[in-house]
Amino acid sequence: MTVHGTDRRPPRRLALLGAGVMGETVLSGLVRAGWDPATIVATDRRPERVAELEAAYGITMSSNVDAVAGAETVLLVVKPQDMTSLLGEIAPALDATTLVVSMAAGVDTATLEAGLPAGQPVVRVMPNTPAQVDEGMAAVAAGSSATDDHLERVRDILTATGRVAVVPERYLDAVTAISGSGPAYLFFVVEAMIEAGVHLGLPRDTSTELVVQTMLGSAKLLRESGEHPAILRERVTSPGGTTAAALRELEDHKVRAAFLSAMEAARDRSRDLAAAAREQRTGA
Ligand SMILES: NC(=O)C1=CN([C@@H]2O[C@H](COP(=O)(O)OP(=O)(O)OC[C@H]3O[C@@H](n4cnc5c(N)ncnc54)[C@H](O)[C@@H]3O)[C@@H](O)[C@H]2O)C=CC1
Ligand SMILES: O=C(O)[C@@H]1CCC=N1
Repeated sequence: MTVHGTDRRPPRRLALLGAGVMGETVLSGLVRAGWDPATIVATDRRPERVAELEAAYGITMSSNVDAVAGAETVLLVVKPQDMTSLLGEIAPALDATTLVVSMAAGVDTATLEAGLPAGQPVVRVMPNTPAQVDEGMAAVAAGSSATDDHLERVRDILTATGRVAVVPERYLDAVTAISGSGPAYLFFVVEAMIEAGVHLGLPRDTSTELVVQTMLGSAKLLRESGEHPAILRERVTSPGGTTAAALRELEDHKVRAAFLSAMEAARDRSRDLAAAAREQRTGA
């Protein structure tokens, strides 16, 4: 650990505000990746959550204002609806050089910057929950005052738990619809297939094992082969066989179109959340 002069604060001091599902996902990933818990401070407005996380990770829990004072990086992991008031609370306590990173769906960097002192570096991130098993997919976009070094710092935090893509901010509503919400669609498909297996007479645990391993194996095959999914699907689909019979039903039920509509709805909801945050900010 490098200690500069009389400053005995450990390096990489990170304040994580909002330690719910996604906040704990990031926190646990950093601890797994070897970050010193002494360099991380977290907050949550639910006292029972504070006690749980202190016990689980050995990190220090604090108030929002105390946590951000002197922090190198502040991660905001509250719901979009809670963002405006949180920004108002922490803005006076931030150092000018502190990097503020938001993981909230929708809320754009212009809105974040408007709630913070002029020139505060801001980065917006859309992560996902497979980061809990170090298979996360996160996309990041820089605000107007963030530098390549700031993006590198965020990448360093996120690569602890998976892959990171730097994207133009205009893509982030679509990213939210695809990879941010994506795990939920896949769990939904898994759930439906397990129930179908039970309907066909399989014991539930057998059906679950078949479906989960099939999902995992198919994802691995896609990644490792680099083949287009249509090619891999064709290889499973024997002429006049069982797969063709099943896929015909999925097409008849317009499952492909339903996926398109679902993701348009998620993208639109992300835009609505952005508009609501802008309105909260301007008091409209
Ligand atoms: N859950 C997910 O899969 C993903 C969530 N996100 C984003 O992450 C953010 C958090 O989502 P979740 O973790 O799912 O929600 P959550 O409800 O589990 O966690 C939010 C936490 O923030 C705390 N909180 C609220 N206001 C606070 C304040 N002023 N100070 C301190 N703590 C406060 C709440 O007590 C709660 O524990 C959201 O903005 C969401 O859009 C992004 C990608 C994926
Ligand atoms: O459902 C949500 O709004 C959040 C953002 C992406 C995943 N969960």
